[in-house]
Formats: sequence, C-alpha cells, structure tokens
Amino acid sequence: MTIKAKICGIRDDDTARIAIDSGANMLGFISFPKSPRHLDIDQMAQLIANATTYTLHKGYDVKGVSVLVDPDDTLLEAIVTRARPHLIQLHGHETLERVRHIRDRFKTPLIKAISVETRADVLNAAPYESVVDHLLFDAKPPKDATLPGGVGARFDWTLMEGYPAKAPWLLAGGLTPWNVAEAVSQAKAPMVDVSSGVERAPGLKDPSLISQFLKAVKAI
Ligand SMILES: O=C(O)c1ccccc1NCC(=O)[C@H](O)[C@H](O)COP(=O)(O)O
Repeated sequence: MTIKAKICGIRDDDTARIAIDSGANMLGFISFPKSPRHLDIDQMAQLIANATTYTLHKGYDVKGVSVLVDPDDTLLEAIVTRARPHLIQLHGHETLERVRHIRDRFKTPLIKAISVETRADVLNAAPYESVVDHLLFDAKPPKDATLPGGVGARFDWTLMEGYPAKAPWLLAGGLTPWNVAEAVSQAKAPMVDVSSGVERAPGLKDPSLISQFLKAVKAI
C-alpha cells in the first residue's frame, strides 16, 4: 500500500529539502500569527518557490500547501497571487458556503480540515467532499489550546473505520514515527499529516524525525 505524507509547519529551505528527499508528497506552510510555525506572505512565497524549483530539479512531484485559518478574501488574494501554493488548507471554522465561495473565486485546490472528537464529526464532514480536493481529519484541540492544529493531540483512529470516503483524505493529529503505522492500520488512511511529531521543540523541525517518519510511512 502506498501511503502519501504531508509534512506541515515547514519554516526553512533545508527542512523542505530534507522532507522532499525523504519522500514527502506535500509540504505545509502556515500563516497564523499565534503559531510558532507562522510565516509572513513573503517568507511563504520564497519557501514555496524554492521548494518547487528543487522538486522540479529532482524530478519529484511535491505540492506546496498554504495553511490558513478562517482567511478573508484579502488574505486569500495575497496568498494566491504572491505565494502561489498548489493547494490551500482551510484549518478554521469555514462553513460549506464559505468553502464553496473560496473554491469558485480563487480556483486553487482545497484541503478542508475537520476537527474530530466523535463519529458524528467524521460523518458530518461529508457535504464538504463535493467542494474540496481533500479532507484532513485532525484531532479537536484541547479547550485551552491557542492553536487549532499542530498541538500533537490525537483522536480515536477507529472513528474512521468504514468511513465512506468520496474524496481523498489525510489523517492528522499526534502522529509520530512510532505510531503512524498503527494509526494507518486502524483508520485505513490513504494519506497522513504530521507537524509536532517531527519537531524537537514547537516550530523547530528535526531532520532525523522527518526522515524516520517518512521511512515508517514507506514501510507500511
Ligand atoms: O501547526 C500549526 O501551528 C497550525 C496552526 C494553525 C492552523 C493549523 C496548524 N497546523 C495544521 C496541521 O496540518 C498540522 O499538521 C496538524 O494539525 C497535525 O498537527 P500535529 O498533531 O502536531 O502533528
């Protein structure tokens, strides 16, 4: 089984290259000022441009993803025109109507993050499948969390059992090099996403953990 992987919260070119060379399929770049992984638009644009050039040079197919939280149209316009991501990940409380508007106006493939605590959270995501390219099922963050993602929280992976997917989807939340095989096996996930599980401190990626994570994914 070939499982695809997204490494989220990339903040520098060296880390992007390590992820690309280790077999990542997507790289996530975050715009959310409260996050230790936050990038301004110029930083994000430069990182995505450099990663894209490197990817083409190496002959790989790796997508750059801008991760945004309840973005307004002004931010989206700036991201789409300046950072030029392959995909945009919506990681806030965007409604179905809002996601449809973003799809129609900005014409960039979308990933919608869904916060999961119960089976109902998983099933209620179905209407989004017709307006996005991927869903990303992530753990609902703890009540006192200051971030909507990237907090290392995991949910009960068996909640995904028998999920009747009509769109490609990613499993996220608390994944590590040591639990990703078990997570994929329980959730039957076709793609995985990780951030804090490949860091040595919040916002500080660990190259060795990135390659261990991607090795563990390849071995599934
Ligand atoms: O990672 C962040 O700082 C972040 C901030 C705001 C919105 C989303 C964010 N991360 C989104 C991701 O895709 C993470 O990879 C996902 O939540 C899993 O994180 P982790 O549990 O740390 O692996």
